[in-house]
Amino acid sequence: MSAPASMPTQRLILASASPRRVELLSEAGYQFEVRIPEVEESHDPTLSCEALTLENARLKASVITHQQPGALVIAADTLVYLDNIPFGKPNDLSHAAEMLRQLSNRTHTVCTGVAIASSDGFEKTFAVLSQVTFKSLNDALIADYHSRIQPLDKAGAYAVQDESAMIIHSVTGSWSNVKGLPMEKLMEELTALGIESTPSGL
Ligand SMILES: Cc1cn([C@H]2C[C@H](O)[C@@H](COP(=O)(O)OP(=O)(O)OP(=O)(O)O)O2)c(=O)[nH]c1=O
Repeated sequence: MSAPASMPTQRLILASASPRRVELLSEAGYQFEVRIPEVEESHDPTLSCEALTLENARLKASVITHQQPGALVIAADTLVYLDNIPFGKPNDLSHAAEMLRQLSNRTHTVCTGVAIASSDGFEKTFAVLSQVTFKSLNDALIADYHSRIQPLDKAGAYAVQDESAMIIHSVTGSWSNVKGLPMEKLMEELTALGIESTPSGL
């Protein structure tokens, strides 16, 4: 089957400093390079979670598409939303503890916006929402949890992938979306673009 004229080249770049995103894409079996986009992320609270995370994902992708003509670039942005208020990465450990106090015993939304783009003007964007319900957390448990994970580089000051039984009651929707990349939808979009993964062991 011949590729459509608009189909971008298959050199794949993940525009991200997030080790979680590298891990997810790599575990899914993709061959890719990593470039770190230096951007000032928007925190505009008037935007919807989809609009804000997509704006940031597009910004991250565009920095790298300009530096890497011809490559297909994936970028993403993850935010935690409680009562429509965005929680990004905490400023310090006391801010991190305060975030978990607010998330305690509640269900919040995790929104990841993804941009797939290339320098020829190709762009595909989508946002995926997951729901996470927290257990009831007291200050001692929050301190114990934060001593076991690194909360400062994670939206909402927690990690679904680390020690999650301590704090999380349930996740509804995509689990990988909470960790930073909605792999189910991303793989569907990459397949549509002719980018295939090679699962390990094959
Ligand atoms: C909610 C949650 C977020 N995170 C992480 C994923 C992202 O790395 C981070 C959200 O910040 P982002 O700004 O989306 O990503 P980043 O700055 O780490 O990396 P880059 O912008 O270069 O791609 O929070 C987890 O690792 N586990 C979780 O459970």
